[in-house]
Amino acid sequence: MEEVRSSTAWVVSHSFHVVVDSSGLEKAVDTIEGSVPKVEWDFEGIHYFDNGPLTVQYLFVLDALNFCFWPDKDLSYDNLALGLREAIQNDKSVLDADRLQKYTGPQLRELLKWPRPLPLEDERIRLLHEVGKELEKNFGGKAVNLVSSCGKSAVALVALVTRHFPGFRDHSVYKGHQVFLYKRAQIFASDLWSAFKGQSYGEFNDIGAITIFADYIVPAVLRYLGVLRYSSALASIIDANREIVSGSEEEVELRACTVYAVEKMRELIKIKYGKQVLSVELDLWLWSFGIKCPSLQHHRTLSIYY
Ligand SMILES: Nc1nc2c(c(CN[C@H]3C=C[C@H](O)[C@@H]3O)cn2[C@@H]2O[C@H](COP(=O)(O)O)[C@@H](O)[C@H]2O)c(=O)[nH]1
Repeated sequence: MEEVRSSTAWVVSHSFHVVVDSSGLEKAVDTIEGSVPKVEWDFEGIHYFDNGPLTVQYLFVLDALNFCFWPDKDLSYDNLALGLREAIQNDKSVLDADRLQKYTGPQLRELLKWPRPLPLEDERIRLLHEVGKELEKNFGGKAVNLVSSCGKSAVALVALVTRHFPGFRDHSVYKGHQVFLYKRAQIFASDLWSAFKGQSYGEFNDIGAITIFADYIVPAVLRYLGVLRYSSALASIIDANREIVSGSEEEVELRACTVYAVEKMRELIKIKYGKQVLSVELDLWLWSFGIKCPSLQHHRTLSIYY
């Protein structure tokens, strides 16, 4: 994920609205004494898992739709994970590639037992169709074939996913420079690694290469911890729940500074405490902390990427 690291570092060095506070960062690392509090994947008990290929199909579809829950205050990621789990439990063929290509908005709602239109529902449908079509065309309809062809490399998996599925190409242009974030592609690799406990379809020799997943929860946690500081203009937009346009400098800075800050945390933990930690572990700790604090204000951007 070299392109994610280098392009986000470039944003940090040109950032205006968001600053990575090195003393805040050091304090956060010292508070945990370099040991990332362990959080179990699926601590919520909401995901489908059968230790086989259907779990891979489930996680791929889940991460294809893993974005933008906030416009509906009652909707969260849990509804998606649980809704898809129940749908599979009722009908094992519900995520077959041919069926993915045919869902309509109302059918997806029915599948998730969601009583009203989902945020960005037309985009969710478009992405489901894209996943079904491309899986069928190049991977025999199965996400598991995507994973098997990656030689136990998470980096290769992210590259393959982003090459074949345009909806996963999470990048922006910032001050003329292309910035890569790849949140949903990386979270798919991480979900596999965590769910299968680094074995079978989750065995990746380079899981340490994955960066944090720049969503809207983790930046809010880093701000709360004093790791990120915002300009007063940006702080007032976020605190007033005003929308930030996708691709704006503010949005790219929020996401890029988040990736960079967590990479710096990793480095500092190594230097001060001699421990090698993964961004995936830091992510789960920070994210789970964030969703347990609903009072944390997060930025609001309509986006298919997170
Ligand atoms: N950085 C990061 N962001 C993550 C996740 C996850 C779920 N990961 C699962 C994997 C194992 C665990 O047991 C988790 O269940 C979702 N999100 C993002 O959060 C936002 C949803 O927030 P709210 O509207 O409050 O539900 C939205 O942008 C969504 O894309 C993560 O792990 N890391």
